Amino acid sequence: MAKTDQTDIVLLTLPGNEAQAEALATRLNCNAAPVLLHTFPDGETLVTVPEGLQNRCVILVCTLDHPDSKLAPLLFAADAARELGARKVGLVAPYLAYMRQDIRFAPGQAVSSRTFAAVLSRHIDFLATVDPHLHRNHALDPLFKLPCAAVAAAPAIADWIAQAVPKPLLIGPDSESEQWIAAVAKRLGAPYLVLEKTRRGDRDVSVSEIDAGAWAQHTPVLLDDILSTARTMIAAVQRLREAGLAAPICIAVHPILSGDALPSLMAAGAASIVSCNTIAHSSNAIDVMPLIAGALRSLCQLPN
Ligand SMILES: O=P(O)(O)OC[C@H]1O[C@H](OP(=O)(O)OP(=O)(O)O)[C@H](O)[C@@H]1O
Repeated sequence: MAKTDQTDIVLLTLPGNEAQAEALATRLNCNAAPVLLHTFPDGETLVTVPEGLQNRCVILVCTLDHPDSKLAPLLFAADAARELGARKVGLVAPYLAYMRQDIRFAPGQAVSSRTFAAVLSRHIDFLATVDPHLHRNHALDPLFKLPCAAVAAAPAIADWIAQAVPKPLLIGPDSESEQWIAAVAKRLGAPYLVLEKTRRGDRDVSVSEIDAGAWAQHTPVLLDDILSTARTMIAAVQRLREAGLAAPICIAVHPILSGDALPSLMAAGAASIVSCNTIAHSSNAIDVMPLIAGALRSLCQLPN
């Protein structure tokens, strides 16, 4: 199969993803152009993609927090690009939505992750994302019927901690977080603890107690994939403070930070809140775009 020429790629940027798309364009030595959206008085969206897509490998850049309003324009853009001659249409969604609704937790519920993945799979040829929440599915492959790259943010997080945090103690708020905590701790050569979480509702979360024991001289670093209401992180911060540990640095891969999450987490006793730039937010301090660019090089068969 012929290798892809780097200039053959064009990034199409959905609104709100400009910084990420520019960073990727620089890394991939290609152009990024905006997808224009116009909302009609009836609430429908008109999507306009740029000219010159014939025989190009088009990569849409659209993180998928608050996904319901983003999905229709994204699908319209993907189909428009293909109809206007794109040879391939891929998607970079640094945050991939709906992965938490991966089973029917109660009778009658939709298994949204399955439908969401099936819909996207019908419109795109490949997908790159960062640490998708695969608690029970474990991999993207069975969900998405296309080539996928699930980039691990752990190396970037570990590198940030190494230069910013003296004597870190990594703490994960639930068993699901152990995969990220262990990877970051290993790269740092740092100790880690994993708590047990009980979720009773959207904003009703508790975590197990901590035995502060040997850790009084360490800087606690709480790390989780998603920070949405922050109730998980808040419960963990409270346990740390009860145990007499220092105020923790809270790190999230995906800073959704709904509603009052940010001030509530600070009020609970976080020392600071730091995130990866999978979703544009003032807490972004850890750049995962180089890792995504690397994944795109593989997916698009570009030379390193
Ligand atoms: O900021 P919050 O609103 O607390 O949401 C974030 C938490 O939710 C997710 O896990 P979840 O509780 O959905 O559990 P799961 O791993 O069983 O899907 C995620 O891994 C975080 O721990």
